[in-house]
Amino acid sequence: MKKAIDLKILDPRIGRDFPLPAYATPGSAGLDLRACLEQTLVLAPGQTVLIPTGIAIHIGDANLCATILPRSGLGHKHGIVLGNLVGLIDSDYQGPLMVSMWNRGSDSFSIEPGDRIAQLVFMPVVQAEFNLVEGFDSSERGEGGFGHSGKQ
Ligand SMILES: O=c1ccn([C@H]2C[C@H](O)[C@@H](COP(=O)(O)OP(=O)(O)OP(=O)(O)O)O2)c(=O)[nH]1
Ligand SMILES: [Mg+2]
Repeated sequence: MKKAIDLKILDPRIGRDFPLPAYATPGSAGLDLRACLEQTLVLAPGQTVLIPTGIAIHIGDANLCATILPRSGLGHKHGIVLGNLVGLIDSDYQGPLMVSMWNRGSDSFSIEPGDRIAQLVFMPVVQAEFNLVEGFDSSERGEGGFGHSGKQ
């Protein structure tokens, strides 16, 4: 499914020096976000820094959100993940898209201006209207959870 989303360029390097976020292949789910830094940033082990992406989006549809997810290569090979683990972009948010980068590894990691640091994935949202009840219809699982079914 395709959907037009309003996007504002906040940093003039986006679309000039660094490409606009784009799907790398026809089947891509994520659009890579770039670090709009003024200079190289060295992320020390354990450090978390909020990095601007140079863009703002306004989704404007309550049945849609965007998530910011780590790039698997950065996370697996370098321990560079997100300080909030996953970023959630509300449909009414109009501010700058920011990425919280956390170095959970044991080596320093350098991020250059324009580096692709995380990915943006749009997702459908269902807003719940709660129906207050005294009890639930029975289900196979019932209240079992948190590993109650074992490992095998
Ligand atoms: O990685 C992220 C996560 C969030 N946001 C923006 C968009 C989102 O709509 C807004 C608020 O995020 P969230 O609700 O997760 O944070 P909060 O701590 O609950 O802040 P608020 O009180 O503003 O809702 O911040 C980002 O730019 N990057
Ligand atoms: Mg919130």
